[in-house]
Amino acid sequence: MKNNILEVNNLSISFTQYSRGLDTIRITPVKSLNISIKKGEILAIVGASGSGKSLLAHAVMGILPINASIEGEMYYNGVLMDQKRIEKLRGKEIAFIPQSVNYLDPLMKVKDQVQIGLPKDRAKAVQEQLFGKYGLKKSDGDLYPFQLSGGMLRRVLFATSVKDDIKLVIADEPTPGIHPEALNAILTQLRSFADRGMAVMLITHDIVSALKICDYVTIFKDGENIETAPARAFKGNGSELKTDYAKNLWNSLPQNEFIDMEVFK
Ligand SMILES: Nc1ncnc2c1ncn2[C@@H]1O[C@H](COP(=O)(O)OP(=O)(O)OP(=O)(O)O)[C@@H](O)[C@H]1O
Repeated sequence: MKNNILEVNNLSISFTQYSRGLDTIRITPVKSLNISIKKGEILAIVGASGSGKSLLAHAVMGILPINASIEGEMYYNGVLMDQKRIEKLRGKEIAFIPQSVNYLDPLMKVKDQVQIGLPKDRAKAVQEQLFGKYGLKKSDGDLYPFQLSGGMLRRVLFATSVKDDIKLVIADEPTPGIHPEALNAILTQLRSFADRGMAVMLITHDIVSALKICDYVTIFKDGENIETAPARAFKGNGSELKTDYAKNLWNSLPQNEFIDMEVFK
């Protein structure tokens, strides 16, 4: 518990569904999940589609649908989280970078999107970050989201989500199918969040990229986390890995991809 920004203990998520009008059925896609992330750490969460990665993120953000029920405990900075507390922290100390870039307002200029919710004196500084840290050109600020490329949109999404007071960043699949230059900008940005002391939960199918920046990897299978290992366990000879799933994953990795890793970490 000590030093953990986020700790999730025995989290289960169930949904009640109606079948053929009257019968109710209950499904539990997340079962007894346990994860923790410390200040300055990146935890990569990997696992097949449907293994419960996004549901975990949504539970931490308090944005599960109304037919969901949860069991277990989530602690933020050592204090138990309930819906009321989550809502206070959401967007202020806990940032969520969603999978889809469609959450940006298509009819608002990029430079205006990044300052939503900020006082005037802070807005300018945050705009400057977009053109500094995130590497967009000044002229890009006058564009609307639908005029930007996929990689640029991702960077705007980061800038709108992660403001200075954030302590926990949850990024849900932030690098799908983007150009290597934009990919590197996003990986570098995620690493710099951690280096500035934030805790980062990185949900991804791109384990090769995640291993360039993360500290730990946890593997989800059928709603459970079956193994958590330090990133180095996937980069060496694989002997530290315990489950067949992790060993198979290690086996599938192109080990020569990690040569440039020091660029990031
Ligand atoms: N509102 C809901 N009602 C019922 N089942 C749901 C609901 N939301 C998600 N699920 C189910 O929970 C399971 C886990 O979904 P989740 O989105 O967490 O998967 P994931 O690991 O993030 O997958 P992907 O990598 O494809 O994004 C899936 O089988 C999904 O169908």
